[in-house]
Amino acid sequence: MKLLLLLLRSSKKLALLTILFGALSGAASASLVGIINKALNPEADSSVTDIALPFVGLTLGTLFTRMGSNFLLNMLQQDILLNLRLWLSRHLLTTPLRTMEEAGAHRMLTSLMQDIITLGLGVSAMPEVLINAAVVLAGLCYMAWLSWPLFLLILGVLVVGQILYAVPAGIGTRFQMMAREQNGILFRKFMALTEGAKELRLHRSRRRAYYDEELTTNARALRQKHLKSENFFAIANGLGSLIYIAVIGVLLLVIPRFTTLSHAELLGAVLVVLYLQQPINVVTSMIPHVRRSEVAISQIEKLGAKLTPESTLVKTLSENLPAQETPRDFERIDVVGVTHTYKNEKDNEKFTVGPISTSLSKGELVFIIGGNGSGKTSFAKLLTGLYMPEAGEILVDGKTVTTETLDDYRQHFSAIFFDFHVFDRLLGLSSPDLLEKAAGYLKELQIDHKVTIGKDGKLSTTTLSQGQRKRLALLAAYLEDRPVYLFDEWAADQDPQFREVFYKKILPDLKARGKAVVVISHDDRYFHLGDRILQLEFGQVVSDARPAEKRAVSA
Ligand SMILES: Nc1ncnc2c1ncn2[C@@H]1O[C@H](COP(=O)(O)OP(=O)(O)OP(=O)(O)O)[C@@H](O)[C@H]1O
Repeated sequence: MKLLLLLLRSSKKLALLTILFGALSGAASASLVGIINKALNPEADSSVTDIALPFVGLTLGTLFTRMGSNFLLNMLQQDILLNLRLWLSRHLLTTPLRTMEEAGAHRMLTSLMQDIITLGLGVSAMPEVLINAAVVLAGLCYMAWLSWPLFLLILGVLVVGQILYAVPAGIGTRFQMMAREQNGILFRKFMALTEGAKELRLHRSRRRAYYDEELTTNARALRQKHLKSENFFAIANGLGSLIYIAVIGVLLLVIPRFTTLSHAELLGAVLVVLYLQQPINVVTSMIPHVRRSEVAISQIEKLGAKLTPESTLVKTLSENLPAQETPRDFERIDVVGVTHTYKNEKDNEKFTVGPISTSLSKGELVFIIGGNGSGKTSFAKLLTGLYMPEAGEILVDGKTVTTETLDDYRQHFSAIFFDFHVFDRLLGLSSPDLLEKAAGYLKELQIDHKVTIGKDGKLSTTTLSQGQRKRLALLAAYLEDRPVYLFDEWAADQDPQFREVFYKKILPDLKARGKAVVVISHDDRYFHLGDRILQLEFGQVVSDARPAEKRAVSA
């Protein structure tokens, strides 16, 4: 039902046209039974042309309407898949970062990859389901025209058949839901196969334990659930078909003894039952695909509901944006009592960053320091607007950042987090001298011998060492030319020489250009270069001072 609604919702016109073609095909096909019945009936006085012409006409009619319905449904199917992929992509692009982190990458990837493919299979089963359902319907109409009592008998049998089918099929669907959940777990294990490739290769016992305890156990559990689901559907199909054999037996052996129905009526009924068996089998055998795709729709919907988009972000994907945004300027950003709490549902643990109050001025270089897990990155996410503060506020030149202006506020920042990503093309940048500037920066960052940039802004490669990739990320940040730069342990992967360049040349240059620069760092050799040092411990600011003042306090 969900699938049918989805078809109707995505394009009513196409869906109705498809159903119309399917129904015509069904009617033509059922009329063929009438012709065949007429031809088989010795009492009917019909000439060859009475039979042959309609027979050929109906055969061609069945062929073309079926093909038409299939063509339309193919188009509908591809439209639905396209829309779904884009819908899910839009959700993933516009959901708050924290929601995305909570939902988990594996769940999103399973939905993007698997659910949409499963849904596609269900949609592609729909033409057959619809056409064959139309054949069944038309066959029943013919039966009703032939003989009311026999029509009621066959209808009754169909209802019993459906009930016999529905009970095991319902159990099969439940196992399918469980299999889908299990598949998500297995997908996560597969992801660890690539993410933990080095650790798994270096340690033999770990590799063995991962294979036995994680992969094999979960893959077996998945097999078991799929098997149970398919077996219940097999039972459902078996019981469903059995009923037709039984009804033919009743029609041939029982009915003639107790009724005065004519030979032609009985022959017609047997023909209809035999003729309907195949389309009904097609419909029932397709139902697992349809059910599976309904499970996929539920999962996609569930994920979509979880990934509630930030309302202001949605329109940024459709409204016109300038090719190159004008750089924003500011004098001072004030952070007043902002907090963020991570809640770990499993063990009910909480970690709160803040309340933090501090400020950042144009042309200022601030180091954020503190032990591991003290909340530096979390604070950086609050500062850059990636996390909306749960309490407190951020002000730009005295103006409070609200949910409506949050995305505008983010456009002040170019940030390179420790888990940064480098896109293989310069995206969203279009100044006339972009390529020229990029080539200059590549040279300055000493990676011009490794990477070149094509006319379309495509980077020749991004498969570089971690330190080199960080330099590429810095190249993108340079080209963005935003008023605030944030570096999260950027220099940790640089060689000592380039680390020196970073702290003694790159940072002062940015500062001299009026940029505000925030650097999360453990390199205490360079802290004296900053204007201020903000120290965090356990999510709280323990000191916010000039380097000289800080040294005096430490001494
Ligand atoms: N995605 C997350 N989900 C749940 N808790 C998190 C998450 N990220 C961070 N935390 C919690 O917040 C705390 C601070 O993490 P954060 O990454 O901000 O620290 P950090 O100071 O940047 O650490 P490091 O120097 O190791 O990078 C962690 O100890 C952890 O309890």
